Amino acid sequence: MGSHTPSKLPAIDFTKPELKPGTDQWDSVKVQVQQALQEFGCFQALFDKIPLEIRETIFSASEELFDLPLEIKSQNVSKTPYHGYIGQHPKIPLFESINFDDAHVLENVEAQTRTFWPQGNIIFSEIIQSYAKGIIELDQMIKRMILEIFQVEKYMDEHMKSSEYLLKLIRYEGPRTSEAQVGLGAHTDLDLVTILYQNEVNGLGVQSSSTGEWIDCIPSKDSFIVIIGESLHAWLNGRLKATYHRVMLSGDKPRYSVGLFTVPKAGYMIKAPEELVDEAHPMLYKPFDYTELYSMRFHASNEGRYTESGLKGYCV
Ligand SMILES: O=C(O)CCC(=O)C(=O)O
Ligand SMILES: [Fe+2]
Repeated sequence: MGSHTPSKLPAIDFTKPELKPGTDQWDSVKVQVQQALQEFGCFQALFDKIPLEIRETIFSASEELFDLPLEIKSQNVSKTPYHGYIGQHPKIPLFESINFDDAHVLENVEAQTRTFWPQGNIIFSEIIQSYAKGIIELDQMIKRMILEIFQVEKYMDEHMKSSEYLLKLIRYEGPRTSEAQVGLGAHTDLDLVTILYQNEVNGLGVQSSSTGEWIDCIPSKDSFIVIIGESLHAWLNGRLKATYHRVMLSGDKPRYSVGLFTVPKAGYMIKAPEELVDEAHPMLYKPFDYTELYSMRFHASNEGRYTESGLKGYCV
């Protein structure tokens, strides 16, 4: 008695073939998105446009990549903080990741792939590109729905033109403990929207934006976890909160996940549109360039001045 049933993230069906703006189906899914974002700040999206074969092989491709010797992986450096290979960090020892910029363009993936396999690896590149292409379709539907919810859909084209896509492959080593260990500490993402997909090893938790309760995500092969980032929170002038999330792991199996991060292009100033600013809703954040803020947050975190919300530290 009195026991509390843990909440489950709502699962919203994006698989209907006729899911097009202006249709009844679209409006009904949009209402579910609105409710889920108000209550949890997050939801699972059921989506079948990425062939199951690609969804399965993305994890074996990821395994092939992370199994390469460390000397090869660490050659994949980038001038952009957090891009390229990340691993062996003392604060997150189980975590490794590799980012692919604009991975829906095959030539980009192939060029980056050659830093790992000098002769190229076309099968790997095609899996990454095909996954990225499909998941971007889901991202764009979700973004359009969110803009419609706040009646600012006239900015959709501007959003599309000013955004780029980062595909991040992630591996967490199994900690070989029965007690959960931190894979990635609680944080918000700085981007606009993140869409996560994982292998069968669970561990992702999200914090409900209305109650603060931590909810374990138990997605299926057909579901993707949708998370709101701080840039969208700022652009919407606080109408949606950025979702806190973390990864806790136990057991010995590695957890593989893949995240699509939509990020504003360098030089694009994130500024809430006038429709969302009034006396009752004064502008919460000074306009900012995502890339600048991102690198400030990165350097601050290296100097130990990391604040959980980069925006609160720099843009108020
Ligand atoms: O591995 C996951 O599911 C979460 C990854 C994540 O939160 C991140 O890379 O920002
Ligand atoms: Fe994250």
